[in-house]
Amino acid sequence: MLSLQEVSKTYTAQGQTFRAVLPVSMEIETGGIHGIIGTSGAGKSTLLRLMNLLERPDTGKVLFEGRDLTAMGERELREARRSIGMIFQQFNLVHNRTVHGNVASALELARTPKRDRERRIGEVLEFVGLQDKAGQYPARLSGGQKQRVGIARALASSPRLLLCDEPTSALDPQTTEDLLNVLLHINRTLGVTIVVVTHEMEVVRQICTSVSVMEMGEVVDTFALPKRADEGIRPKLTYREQILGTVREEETP
Ligand SMILES: Nc1ncnc2c1ncn2[C@@H]1O[C@H](COP(=O)(O)OP(=O)(O)OP(=O)(O)O)[C@@H](O)[C@H]1O
Repeated sequence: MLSLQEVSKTYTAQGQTFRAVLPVSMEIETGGIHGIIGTSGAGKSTLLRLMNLLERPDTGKVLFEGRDLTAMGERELREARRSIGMIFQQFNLVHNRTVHGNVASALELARTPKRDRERRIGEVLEFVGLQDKAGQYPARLSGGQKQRVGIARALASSPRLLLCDEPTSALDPQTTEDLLNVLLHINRTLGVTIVVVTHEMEVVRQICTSVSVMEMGEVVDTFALPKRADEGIRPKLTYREQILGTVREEETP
């Protein structure tokens, strides 16, 4: 689905150059949830942003469904990007537009015909369970609800790939659990391939089918995760179950 071929990125700031991503090659297979984990500054977010050319690589190629994004002109790239959604740690919502307006803005950017927009906005807001919040402004929403708006916006143009940059880092454990269930639901019911950048091991354990480990700009390990016994959507855990579950895990040598 997505193939990175020797992509690299160097930043220059105040006369200093910094190699954020050394040449990395990676294949993201269709249908899975691929995690990218590593410590702060390892280059995870940069690598993710190279995947949809939010950041242009200095070297290498990015192939999406066999087409070279790095060789495309602006118009062709905009077209291709409709199939690649993205969500962010700080949600990146438009504050002076309502929930409805935020999703609408994605459809405007994607140049979706006006006649199709309302139906699509209704569908995605229902999917993330926010149909009753359509008229609210982001400031009135909780963190979890804001991220759901981010997801609704990313899903609006029916992407086949969803890139997630630390999607749960700004959320409490219970809301994180809810959000991970939403991502699982997107993967399983809509068949959307997901790439998720995180520094949380638990996120990888709970939803990923494969993972790459990054250190100092390099991918140092990539492996598949065994299929979970509970293939369905995870049951919502109570605070008691989460706390006792964690304690037990830590006590086991
Ligand atoms: N626009 C930029 N200009 C200059 N340096 C940058 C820029 N973006 C990232 N960097 C640097 O590149 C390195 C990798 O950053 P990146 O955000 O990709 O790491 P990360 O693994 O996602 O870390 P974190 O988990 O803290 O977000 C860091 O040292 C960072 O300071």
